[in-house]
Amino acid sequence: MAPHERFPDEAQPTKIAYVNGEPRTLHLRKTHLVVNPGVDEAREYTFDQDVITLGTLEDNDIPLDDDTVSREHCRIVQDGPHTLIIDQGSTNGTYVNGVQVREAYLAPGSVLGVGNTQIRFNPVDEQVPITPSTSERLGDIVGKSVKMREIFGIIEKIAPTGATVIIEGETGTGKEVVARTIHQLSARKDQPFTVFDCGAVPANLIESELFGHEKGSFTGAVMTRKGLFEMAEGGTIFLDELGELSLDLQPKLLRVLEQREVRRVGSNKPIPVNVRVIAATNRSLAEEVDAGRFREDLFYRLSVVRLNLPPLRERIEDIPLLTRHFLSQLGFNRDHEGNHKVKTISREALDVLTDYDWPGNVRELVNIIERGCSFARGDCITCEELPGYVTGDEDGGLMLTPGRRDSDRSDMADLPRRSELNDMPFKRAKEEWIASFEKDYIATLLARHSGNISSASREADIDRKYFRKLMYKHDIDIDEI
Ligand SMILES: Nc1ncnc2c1ncn2[C@@H]1O[C@H](COP(=O)(O)OP(=O)(O)OP(=O)(O)O)[C@@H](O)[C@H]1O
Repeated sequence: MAPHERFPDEAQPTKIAYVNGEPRTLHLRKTHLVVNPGVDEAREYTFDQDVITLGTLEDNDIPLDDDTVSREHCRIVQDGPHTLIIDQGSTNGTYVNGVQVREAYLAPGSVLGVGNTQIRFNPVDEQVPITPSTSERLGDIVGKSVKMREIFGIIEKIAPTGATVIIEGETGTGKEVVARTIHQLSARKDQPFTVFDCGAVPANLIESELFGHEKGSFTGAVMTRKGLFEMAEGGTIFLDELGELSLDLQPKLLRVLEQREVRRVGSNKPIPVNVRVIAATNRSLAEEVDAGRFREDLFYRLSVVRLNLPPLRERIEDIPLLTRHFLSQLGFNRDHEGNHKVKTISREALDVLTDYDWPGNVRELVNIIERGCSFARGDCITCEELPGYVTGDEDGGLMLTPGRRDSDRSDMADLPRRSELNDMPFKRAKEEWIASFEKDYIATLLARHSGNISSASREADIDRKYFRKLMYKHDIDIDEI
């Protein structure tokens, strides 16, 4: 058994069941609690979250109006396939079937004693069939391929639950747009959606960014500051590039997920937080666990629902729809009066786009459409406005960025020679050409901006995250620059 299979899949309470690689059923573990069963005014609750808090304070999930109950009396926690009750140092204690406990596993039908209040516990396993959605759009996501419509089907079901979600997929496949849509379709939609890129912040600052710090807790901490978890209260936090989170910070994130509280750097005081976590990674976290770079318990805790976004090359039928979506929705295709500059794309240009390999996925498609809009002479993008590395036309391939033409070649001394490329198979030549162009372009821009990634990516007019990814891909070390 691989280390990350400590909780085998069948035992996971909330999970997606696959048949022949296709998602078929969503199992949703819910907790059903009846407060004071057997009396007229019994109250019933059903929860789909991992932690349920009980006590007299109003912000508990089950607020209890009972003098014998403490303010934060106890909590019920999902522990893998099991459910655990944990007393929080209450004055009058927590009981399971009449026996006082500090921590105990619950069985279906267990009766909990919390002060004078009795609560009956019952887990419910709801099974919902997953069928591809009939819609070609969900929130901000568009797609007509079966794979994307299956993902829509899953999102529709899991978005309203509190379930933690992990989204896996190559760079630029739409992980953030999926996370944002899950948030929009949840009860948290009016609360903040906060994005944190674990790979973009220096390791020594991540803890204070996420959890906050007390004044004087480290050099430079001139005042007390809330972390993102506190600021995202009631909303969703999207942890991008989670695979980059260092091993020493992983237990701290686990604590937030298990106990729903944070401790600021320099303080021992726990601060309760109510935030849904959605994480994304373009590495396989299961492989990271096997390699010892990612904690198995955190992986398990996070992967309540795992979504795998397919690369664009595996869903080329989405390309025409995505292209039309970008032409109609994105700001780059509007003139100063707000009208669309380009109305359409030619059949031939669409054919070229569907034949291309898409290493940069949907983000690369966005960039190519944007470029097409700025070059288009009329109201239609034709093959002439597509970059040469996409059309396979080498002369066009020299004009890789708007305004940069063959005559600029002197800047590109490191690019492979045309004669060398001509001796290679087409696919390899194309890859070599793009790789050396990207490396040269990124390094040159970084040098011009003295290593400042934000201003270099602004000049390149590409996303900072994508810029950083290209640096990583080509091993460009900022210190050497
Ligand atoms: N299915 C989709 N429908 C509409 N827009 C999409 C879709 N997929 C991606 N996009 C757009 O493509 C761009 C890249 O998507 P996004 O940033 O969500 O990718 P990502 O997987 O999070 O990237 P990274 O791995 O770099 O963090 C964004 O402009 C996004 O709006």
